[in-house]
Amino acid sequence: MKVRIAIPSKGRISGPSVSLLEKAGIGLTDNSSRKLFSNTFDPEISVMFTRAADIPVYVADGAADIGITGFDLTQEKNVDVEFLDDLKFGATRLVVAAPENSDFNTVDDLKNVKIVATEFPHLTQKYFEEKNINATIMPLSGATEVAPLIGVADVIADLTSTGTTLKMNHLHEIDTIINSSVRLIANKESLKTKYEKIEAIRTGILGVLHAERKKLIMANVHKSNLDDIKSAMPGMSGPTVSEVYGDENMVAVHSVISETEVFETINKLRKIGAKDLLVLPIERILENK
Ligand SMILES: Nc1ncnc2c1ncn2[C@@H]1O[C@H](COP(=O)(O)OP(=O)(O)OP(=O)(O)O)[C@@H](O)[C@H]1O
Ligand SMILES: O=P(O)(O)OC[C@H]1O[C@H](OP(=O)(O)OP(=O)(O)O)[C@H](O)[C@@H]1O
Ligand SMILES: [Mg+2]
Repeated sequence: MKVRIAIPSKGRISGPSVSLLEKAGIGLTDNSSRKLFSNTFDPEISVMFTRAADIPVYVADGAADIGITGFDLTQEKNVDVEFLDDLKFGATRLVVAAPENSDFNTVDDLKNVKIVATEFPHLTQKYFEEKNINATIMPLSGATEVAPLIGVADVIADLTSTGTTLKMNHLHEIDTIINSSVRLIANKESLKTKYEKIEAIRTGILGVLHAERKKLIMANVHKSNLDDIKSAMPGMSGPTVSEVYGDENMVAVHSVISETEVFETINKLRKIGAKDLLVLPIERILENK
């Protein structure tokens, strides 16, 4: 049964989405920038490239079975989809921001807002309605930061992550409307009819996320040092020990450790007399069922 995945065709979450699929073993056979569809290494999985903002709607309608897009966009479109996993990239916040030297400094000041410019009219309307503020929403399709500067809006509701864009445009943050990161979403019906295939894709993707910031460390050590080695090597379930052919006094050990522990572990292993040390990247870690 064929599964179609919708991924962003451009913008900052497009590249990471393609690379996540590739690392999960679902490499694209045709990734030229103008293509709307691509097959993958798996004949039962195809990819559809669309605007990130349209992915929630395509997945809700079943035009795609699953999709990779921002949580913010799923909430803006207010769609009925299944949220499978937080893919831990594209972390951002939709915030209300005002010019630095304006009368809008605190959440309380927002009651005087007349016009809000935003690419997120639905979420912004909801936010102001919940606060009983009768503001007019001005929908824009980009560069909202300019609206207060040219006098067409009092405040804006826009995405921020590092805060650089707000600062550059002399705007300051007043409140957060919603926190977002990139999610794997699924069509509710597809999740029932294509459950196994969708689960297999999830397993591949989660394997990549688990492997992030992890390294495989390998070394040869003298058998008499094995106890010390065990305590020096934090592993998923302790180090794996195997025979070294041609030298019965030596054993090979390997273990998965966090990137942050590599430096310390190598130093400890060297002190214990470990030889032929290797630190290797890991592509995927698949959980035991
Ligand atoms: N500054 C940011 N930091 C982290 N994630 C962000 C940031 N800006 C946007 N995102 C995430 O990426 C999604 C898509 O935004 P992006 O600006 O890349 O695409 P877009 O605006 O649809 O593209 P374009 O306007 O170029 O067609 C957002 O909805 C949000 O989830
Ligand atoms: O807090 P910062 O790290 O500065 O990020 C915020 C900016 O990122 C997004 O735009 P993007 O860079 O995706 O460009 P776009 O306006 O073309 O969509 C968003 O619309 C902000 O303008
Ligand atoms: Mg953008």
